[in-house]
Amino acid sequence: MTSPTATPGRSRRRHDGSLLITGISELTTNDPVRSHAHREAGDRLLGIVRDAAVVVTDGTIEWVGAAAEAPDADRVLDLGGRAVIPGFVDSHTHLVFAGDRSAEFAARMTGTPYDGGGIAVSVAATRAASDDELRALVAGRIAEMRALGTTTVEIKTGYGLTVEDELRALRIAREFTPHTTFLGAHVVPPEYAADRAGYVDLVTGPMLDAVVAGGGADLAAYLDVFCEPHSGHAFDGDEARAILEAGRRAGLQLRVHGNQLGPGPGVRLACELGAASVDHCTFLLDADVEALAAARGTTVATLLPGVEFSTRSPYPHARQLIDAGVDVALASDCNPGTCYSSSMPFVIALAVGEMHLTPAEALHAATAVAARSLGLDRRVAPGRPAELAVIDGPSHLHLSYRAGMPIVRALDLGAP
Ligand SMILES: N=CN[C@@H](CCC(=O)O)C(=O)O
Ligand SMILES: [Zn+2]
Repeated sequence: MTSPTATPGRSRRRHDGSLLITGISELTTNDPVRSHAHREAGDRLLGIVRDAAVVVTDGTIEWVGAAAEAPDADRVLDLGGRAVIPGFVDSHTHLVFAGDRSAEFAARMTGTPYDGGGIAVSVAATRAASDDELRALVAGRIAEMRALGTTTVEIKTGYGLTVEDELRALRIAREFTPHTTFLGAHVVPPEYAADRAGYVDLVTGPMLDAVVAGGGADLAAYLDVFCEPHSGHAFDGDEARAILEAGRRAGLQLRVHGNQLGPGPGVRLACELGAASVDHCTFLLDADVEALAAARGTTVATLLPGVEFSTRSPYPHARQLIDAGVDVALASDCNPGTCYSSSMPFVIALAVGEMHLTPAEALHAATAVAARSLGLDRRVAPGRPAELAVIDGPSHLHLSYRAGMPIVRALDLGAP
């Protein structure tokens, strides 16, 4: 591996702003058309091309193949033997929040269980923050994510929980991503503690109406609910069904926080209602796994192992899910309570080390499958957006092999 260098193309026959990225030791394309070249399952899954090159013009991939066969381009970026992967798709985050809950984390590490009660602390801090403060916090978090290879992010609300504060969070989130999710049904806020039904009415009525009137799918592509078996801070199966059905009637697609704190109705409800994703899946019964397997192609099971790490909880049975044919994605769940880390390399290292995914399965889950849960196609192929990340190492194995090292970053394809 040598230092990456950018130089003008040798013959400079083209003047179309094209960029030839070469010196790629291993390219993960996620493209099945590249799979037939491989006997090894991981290489097949990832559509690996070795000694590869990519030509990009105006942010779109134009050509992918062996470096020896690459066409000429305006400029050349020689990565000196590094691996290139599709940028990570972080399909579950709660980036719009203010305040600090590190003391709650410390208490958990000495035995206090997580029950969602701390969400009210973040709600109070977020309501008290100005728009500019929240905007700056989100911008800083997005910059941290890009620095670790994430190029696509979903952002949920859920720390406003009034009509105005939820709309504000959605508008701020929308400045950073089109993949926004309305999570007014995160918890019942303190002012409604004695009137749960009143809060469900607010979410399914005036709050949802305001979201739709404020821009519909342009403001929120999805509606999400934190569903747990007993109505503590979160929403039980009946409440969650009412909220999800209202969201669906309003034209939003669905996502669900399900089976995080114990076995419960969230996973089966998500599958029944055709949600795009059900996230956490920490405590599953066989019937949940069967429902997820039957919902393959519609409902993705998004695992968030940073949460199990940060809450000292058991890890989900990812191997059982994959072996049952379930679509499994990985995401960070970056939030102030259960996982204040947006590091997808960390998530991948946990998935490999603690949940027994192969490195290839973990990378595929953090790119191709997470993308699918957002209705996106994360192949490195002609015509696709050039959302790439580069690893300071010769292969994707280094993501988990060199856990904790800052070796992956989003590839900035701006003009030199
Ligand atoms: N479980 C629900 N929501 C978040 C945690 C929110 C918080 O504790 O602030 C999650 O995905 O884990
Ligand atoms: Zn979450």
